[in-house]
Amino acid sequence: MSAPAAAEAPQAIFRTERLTKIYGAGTKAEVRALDGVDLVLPEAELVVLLGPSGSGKSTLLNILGGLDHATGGRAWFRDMDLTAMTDQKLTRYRRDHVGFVFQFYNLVASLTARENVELVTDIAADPMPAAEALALVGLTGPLDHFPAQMSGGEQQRVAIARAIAKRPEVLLCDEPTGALDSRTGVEVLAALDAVNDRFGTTILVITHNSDIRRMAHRVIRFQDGQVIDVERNASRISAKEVQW
Ligand SMILES: Nc1ncnc2c1ncn2[C@@H]1O[C@H](COP(=O)(O)OP(=O)(O)OP(=O)(O)O)[C@@H](O)[C@H]1O
Repeated sequence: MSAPAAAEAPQAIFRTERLTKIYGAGTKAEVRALDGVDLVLPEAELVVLLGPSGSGKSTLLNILGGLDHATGGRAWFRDMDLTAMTDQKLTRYRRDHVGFVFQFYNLVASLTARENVELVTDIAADPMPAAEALALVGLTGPLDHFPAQMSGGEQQRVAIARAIAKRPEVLLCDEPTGALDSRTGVEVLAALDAVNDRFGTTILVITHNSDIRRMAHRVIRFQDGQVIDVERNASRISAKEVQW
């Protein structure tokens, strides 16, 4: 009997080998922000990264997103070795493949919701219309409102719409609900879930709300710059069931 077809196994979108980031190497102030991380992340999953403050979550996200360089080990996006890339190539990688969502939405205050998304759709190769990206995150009404006229949850959903409008393969989210109350936080999580479900976008979410782990396909726990546990959820809850 032949072996199961390899094509049926989900492809790894990210892979790391002994990935290391040391700040102040050789000095008294040396910090091992990442200390030999080995990971394989299949595509199309919603992945939650948990761990105490300072355990290395943002450092990993920044290296996978091409915002920062490792000091040792390797990291791949598909077959692209991120750790071997020049800054110029990393910029291109980010532009072509990655969307970012941060805790503070980083919207342009003088532009409307629609215009904030159009900033990206104007320069992307195959963007979705701004209104479509905004509808996907549940924003159909206030497209011509300015950030100051929107709730925190609405602003964060505009930031997600902006990140997904260029149809990235991965969406990297650092504390996307960190500044939100439970009601608006749920709306943001539902938007992320919808993007994962609709487009199969791989989504990595750093959070300090550990209940969000129950929404994830996969949960990665960090401590002291190391991955101490990777767990795949047998079943998942919806965004509105998350406890705050
Ligand atoms: N630019 C820097 N220079 C020196 N040390 C840094 C720098 N950036 C991060 N660190 C250190 O690296 C370690 C990992 O930081 P990182 O931000 O990745 O942790 P984290 O798990 O994301 O924390 P948090 O949950 O608080 O955001 C911490 O000890 C942090 O102080």
